[in-house]
Amino acid sequence: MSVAIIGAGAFGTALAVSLASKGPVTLWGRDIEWAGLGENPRLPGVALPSALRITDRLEEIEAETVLLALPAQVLGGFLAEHDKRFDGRNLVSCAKGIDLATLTGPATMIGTACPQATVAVLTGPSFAADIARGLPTALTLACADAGAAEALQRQLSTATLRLYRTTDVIGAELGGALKNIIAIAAGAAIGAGYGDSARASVITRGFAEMLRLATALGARPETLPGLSGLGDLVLTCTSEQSRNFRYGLALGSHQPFAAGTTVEGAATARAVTALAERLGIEMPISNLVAGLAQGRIGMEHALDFLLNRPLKEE
Ligand SMILES: NC(=O)C1=CN([C@@H]2O[C@H](COP(=O)(O)OP(=O)(O)OC[C@H]3O[C@@H](n4cnc5c(N)ncnc54)[C@H](OP(=O)(O)O)[C@@H]3O)[C@@H](O)[C@H]2O)C=CC1
Ligand SMILES: O=C(CO)COP(=O)(O)O
Repeated sequence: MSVAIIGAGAFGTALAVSLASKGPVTLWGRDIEWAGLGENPRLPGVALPSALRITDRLEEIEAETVLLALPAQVLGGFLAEHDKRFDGRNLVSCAKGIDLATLTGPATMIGTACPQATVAVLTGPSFAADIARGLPTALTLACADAGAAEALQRQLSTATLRLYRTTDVIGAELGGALKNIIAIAAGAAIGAGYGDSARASVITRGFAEMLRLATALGARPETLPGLSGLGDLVLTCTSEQSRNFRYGLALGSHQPFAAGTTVEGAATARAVTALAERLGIEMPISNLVAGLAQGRIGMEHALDFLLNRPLKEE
C-alpha cells in the first residue's frame, strides 16, 4: 500500500520524513517554494530524504492511504473541495481539534464528506521535531474496522514510531483535541506565576473534563487514560515545545504571541463550550480557555472563575 500526506506543515512533514525510511512517500503542500532547499521552514534543521516526493499538484496523489495533516479548522474547506478525489481510500486524520462550524471532529468530517472511505485517526504524544529526528515515539492508530486498523498500524509504524491500535475512533480523537485546551490553561497558570501545584490541578481537573465530555459523546472511558488522552495531555501541559502551552504562557504573562501559529486549543475550546452547553455538562476549564482566547475574560479574573465555584466532591 502506498502512502501520501496532505499538508506540508510541521506534522505532515515530520510524518513524511519518518515514513520515507520505509519506502516512497508523497507529500502535498499548497505552497512548496521551500522544496528545492531540502528543508521545510516549518520544520527547521531536518533534512528531507530523497525517498520523499513533494508536490503542490493534488492530481499526483494516487496513494491508497492518505494522511490528512491539516489543522482541524481548515479541514472542512479542503474536504468540501476535494471529497470526490479522496473518497474510497484509507483516510487517516492527523488533526487534533473540533471543527467550530459543525462541532464535530475530523473523523466525522472525513466520513461525512467521503462515505466510501476507510476513516482512521493517528494521534498521541508526539512533537513533529521529535518524530522527524527519529526519537522514539508511541502513537495511537484508531479505526472502527479492526482489520483495517491492523493493516494501517503495520503500514504506518516505523523503526522509531511505534503505533498501538484501537477501534475507539471517537475516544482517540477527542483525547487529542481536548488536551490542547487544557495545555493552554496549564500554560496560562505557569505564565501567571501560579506555580507547579496549580498546573497539576489544571492537568488533573482538566482530565476529568476530558473524560466527562468524551464519554458523553460516545468514547470508551478506558481510551482516555491511554496515549491519545492522558499521554498527550501530560506531554503538552509540561513542554514548551507545545504551541498550545506557549500560547497559554503568553496569555498568562500578558506577552504577545506570534500570529499565524497553529493553536488548535483556542477554537476547540469554543466548540467544546457549545457542545457542553448542548449536553448540559460542566466544563469550567474549557469555558475559561474559550473566554480567555476570545478576550471575554481577562487573566485577572481567571482565578475567580475557577475558585469561586461551589465546593464539591472529587
Ligand atoms: N506540530 C506537531 O508537533 C503536531 C501537530 N499535530 C496536529 O497536526 C495538525 C497540523 O499541525 P501542524 O502541521 O503542526 O501545523 P503547521 O502550522 O506547522 O502547518 C499547517 C499546514 O496547514 C497548511 N494549511 C493551512 N490552511 C490550509 C488550507 N486552507 N489548505 C491547504 N493547506 C493549508 C499550511 O500551509 P501554508 O504553509 O501554506 O500556510 C501548513 O502547511 C494540527 O491539528 C496539529 O494539532 C499533531 C501532532 C503533533
Ligand atoms: O499535539 C502535539 C503533541 O502531541 C503538538 O502540540 P502543539 O500543537 O501544542 O504544539
